[in-house]
Amino acid sequence: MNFEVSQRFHFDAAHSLQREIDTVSSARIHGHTYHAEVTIAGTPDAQGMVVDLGIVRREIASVQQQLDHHLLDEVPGLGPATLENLCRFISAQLRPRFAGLASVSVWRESVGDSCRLTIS
Ligand SMILES: Nc1nc2c(c(=O)[nH]1)N=C([C@H](O)[C@H](O)COP(=O)(O)OP(=O)(O)OP(=O)(O)O)CN2
Ligand SMILES: [Zn+2]
Repeated sequence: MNFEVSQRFHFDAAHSLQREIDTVSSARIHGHTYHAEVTIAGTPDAQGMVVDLGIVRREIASVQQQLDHHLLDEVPGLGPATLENLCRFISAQLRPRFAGLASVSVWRESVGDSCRLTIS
């Protein structure tokens, strides 16, 4: 049987963005609270776990530290601080640790937008 387990976390960060619309306000440095969810798929082991979510939380903490209270424009390897690039950045950090990483989602409640990267 295939199961999916998920862990959510959040981070507060600043960014600027070059866009074709809302150019002035987007280009100005401003902040958001970002929410993220990491999903790992698999079959439960003898302990009944796809993966121990405590281990997932430990690995997430190291990604979170690279983003929380940072200016995302300056985070190495992120690129333009879009939801898409945040999903890619988080998945690139976690994929080597979790072979069953199935998806990474990032969203902003205040804006009502979201992005989900599914990993095959
Ligand atoms: N495909 C994408 N499109 C857009 C993204 C994105 O990440 N991927 N991001 C943005 C903007 O960052 C987003 O709309 C937020 O707008 P922003 O100007 O940063 O903030 P607001 O003033 O709209 O929201 P508040 O949080 O209420 O200040 C656009 N497109
Ligand atoms: Zn923004």
